[in-house]
Amino acid sequence: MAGEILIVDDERDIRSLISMTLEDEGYQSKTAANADEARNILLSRPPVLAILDIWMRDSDMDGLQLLEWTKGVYPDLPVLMISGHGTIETAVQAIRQGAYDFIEKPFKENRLVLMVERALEAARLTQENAELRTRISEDMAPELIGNSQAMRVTRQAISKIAPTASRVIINGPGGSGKELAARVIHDQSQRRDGRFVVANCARLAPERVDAELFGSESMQASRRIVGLFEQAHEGTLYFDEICDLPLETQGKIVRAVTEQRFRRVGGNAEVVVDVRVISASSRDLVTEIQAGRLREDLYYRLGVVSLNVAPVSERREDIPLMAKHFVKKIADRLGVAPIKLSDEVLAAMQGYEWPGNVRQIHNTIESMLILAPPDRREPVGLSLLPADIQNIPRGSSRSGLDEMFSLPLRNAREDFERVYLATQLRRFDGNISRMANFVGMERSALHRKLKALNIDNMEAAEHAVVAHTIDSEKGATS
Ligand SMILES: Nc1ncnc2c1ncn2[C@@H]1O[C@H](COP(=O)(O)OP(=O)(O)OP(=O)(O)O)[C@@H](O)[C@H]1O
Repeated sequence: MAGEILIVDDERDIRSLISMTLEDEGYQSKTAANADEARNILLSRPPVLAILDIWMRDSDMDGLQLLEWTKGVYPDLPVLMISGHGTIETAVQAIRQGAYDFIEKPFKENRLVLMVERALEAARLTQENAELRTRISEDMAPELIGNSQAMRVTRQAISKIAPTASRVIINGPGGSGKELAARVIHDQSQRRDGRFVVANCARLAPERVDAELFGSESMQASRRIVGLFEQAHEGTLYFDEICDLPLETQGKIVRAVTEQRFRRVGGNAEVVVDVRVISASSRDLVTEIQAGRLREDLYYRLGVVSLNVAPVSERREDIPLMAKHFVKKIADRLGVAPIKLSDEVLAAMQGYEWPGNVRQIHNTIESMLILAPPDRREPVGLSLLPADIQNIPRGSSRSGLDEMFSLPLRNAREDFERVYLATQLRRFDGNISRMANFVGMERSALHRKLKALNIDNMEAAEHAVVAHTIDSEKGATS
């Protein structure tokens, strides 16, 4: 298995007996004769398990103190204590302090192996549970929903990038799915059994950012921090909004990423890690470099491969798929009955701009699920949508109607048809066959109609909808 077992005992014979027994079973081990040596090893690379003798000569800490120190630095590291004759009570005390179990000297080799296996299995389950809880609470099943051309291109790129060890920079507006894309990359890589650790650069306080990333060493256990780089060992570290990091820290990351080693704040020992870095930004990175907010060398180190995630407004046809996906997923999480989304609601959602992208769709669906009436057999109507999303298609707005009433039928009909068809053209992303199907016209007749109304391309359709919106808003305020 990956990782080492640390054996701390002042008796050389016991150290080598344990070490040989474990190595015969396929484990790797490291040994220390006293607490000082043990701390150095623990700080240079966390082991997967520590076995500590309770009584140690020539050591500045006994086993119990070393246990307390170790748990302060690595709270989740499983620890087995070795108790000698007359130290059983102390061993029981050790379990209260967080040791997994203890073994009494002299011990049988197979009993030791059994305990090691159990301790490692328990630690693995604890970690898995914690990760499962995080996933559920963060609502982050690593699956990118959508069938648009843009989403297909993103998914294809991910399937090529994921199995490589390359560092990736993901660019896209806020809420468009950059973190989800990074999770999918991690999930499809050989590191999937390692952790996916998020460094939220905008939220790291500048005075603590180095300690948070690289960890800190202090004689006071309570002030030690295991850094995010170390937490992501054998996994993936995701930098959200990389340009928000102080420039000095960016410089340290260049080295850590290139050499896969660094020093903790206040420490001298080099820590060696194996971490894949994926970074993300919602800003234009070239502009950020020119403005001096992103180091060019960091950009080239991190951006070996770039991946773009398109805004929702460029892949409107994904909206119904995503909306339906969120209905199911969020209803399950909230423990409420799902709702059915009417065609009207889906059309309004497809006509809206979604400045907050997928996150906004997610939140809109969550609010609809909470506000919908208890009887959910019928599809929900427009009234459940926030007002600004309901306003599209705009032809139905009151001021728009008032304006149409002031026109002769022929002009009013033409106005309505133009806005209606332009909205549908945007909704179906210019796909005439699907649009014809929906509006109930022959494909060729629809073509002729669009041409006659001067909206036979996306740009003209966009223009017609925007012009109408402005007219309606003027009407509403006059
Ligand atoms: N294609 C998609 N399919 C399903 N869910 C998605 C998709 N894209 C994004 N989401 C969901 O939308 C929400 C926002 O996505 P995410 O956090 O990945 O966006 P982001 O671009 O990293 O945002 P920010 O820039 O604000 O950090 C999450 O709940 C995510 O699971």
